[in-house]
Amino acid sequence: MSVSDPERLREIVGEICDHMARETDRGQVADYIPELAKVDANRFALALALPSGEVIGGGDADTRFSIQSVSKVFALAVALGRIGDQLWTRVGREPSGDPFNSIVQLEHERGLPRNPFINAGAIAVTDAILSRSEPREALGQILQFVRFLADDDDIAIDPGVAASETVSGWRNAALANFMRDFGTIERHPEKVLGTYFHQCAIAMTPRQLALAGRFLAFDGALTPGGARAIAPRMARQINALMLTCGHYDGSGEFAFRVGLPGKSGVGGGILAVAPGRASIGAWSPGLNAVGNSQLASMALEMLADRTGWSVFAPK
Ligand SMILES: NC(=O)CC[C@H](N)C(=O)O
Repeated sequence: MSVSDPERLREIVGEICDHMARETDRGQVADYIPELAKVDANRFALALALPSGEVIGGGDADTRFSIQSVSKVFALAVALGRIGDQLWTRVGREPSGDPFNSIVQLEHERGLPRNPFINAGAIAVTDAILSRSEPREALGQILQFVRFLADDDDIAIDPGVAASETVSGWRNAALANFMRDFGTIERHPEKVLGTYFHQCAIAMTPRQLALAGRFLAFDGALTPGGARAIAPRMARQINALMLTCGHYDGSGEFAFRVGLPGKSGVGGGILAVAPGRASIGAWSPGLNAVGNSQLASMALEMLADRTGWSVFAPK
C-alpha cells in the first residue's frame, strides 16, 4: 500500500529531516565552481508538491540554492517544445556510464553526446535553443518557463555563480569546442557556454523546485488534469531519461535504490518524480563520489521506502 495521506506524509518528511540533521557523513561540497564552495554543508531540505496543490516542506525548504544540472531538465523541455523530435539529431538517449563532465565518448561517437543530462548533451541542447534565439532571450525563455511551472516569479539567475563558473569552466569549454568542431553545436562556443553557465546558475528554493517539477509528476500538467505545460508524451520521455541518465554514472544505483526518475545537480539538489503522487525537491550541498548529493539521495531512498512510491510498483 502506498501512502497518499498528507498527514502521514508530513510525519515522514519530519522523520527524514530529523534523521538528516543527525547525519555526520554529509559528503563534499563542490568546489570546482568557487562560488559553490561557500555553501554550508549542514543544509538539508525535502519538499513534496502534492496533486492537491499543497506543498509539504521540511528543513531548509525555503532557502535558495544553485540548481546547476537540474536546470538541464527545464532546458530540455524548452528545447523539445521549440524544435520537437529534431532535437534528437544532436543528442542521444543512452546512459553514458561516465562522469558528468567526461569527454571520452565524444571522440568515439563523433561529437554526438550520449544524452541531454551529461554536460556535453546539455550544452548541445542549449545550442539548439540558441538556433532560434539570442542568449539573453533564450535565458529569459528558460527562466520564464521555470517561473511559470513553479507559479512564482521570485526565481532568478545568481550572477555571482554564473561569473564564477565562467572563469573556471575549462572542462565545459573543452566539450563545447570539441562539439563545435564536429558540428554538433552551431553557435560560437563562447556564446553557448555563457548561456549554459547562466542557466545552471538559476537559484530557487527546494519548495519552488518541487512546484516546478509538477509537470513531470502529472503527465505534462501543473495539477492532475489541470493547465498543461507540455505534451504528456514529452513529460513521459523526460521522466524516462531522468530515470536512466539523471545521475550520470550513478544513474543505475539511484534507479535501484529509489525507483523514481530524478535529476541531480552539483549544487546538491535533486528533483525526483513520483508519477501521479508528488514532485519532490531535495537538497543538501555535500556530494558523493559521483557528484550527486549524498543526503538528498539518501533522503529520497528513505522517502520511497516509507511511502511505497516507485515507478515499478502497481498503483
Ligand atoms: N553536475 C552539474 O550540476 C554540473 C553543472 C555545472 N554547471 C557544470 O557544468 O559543471
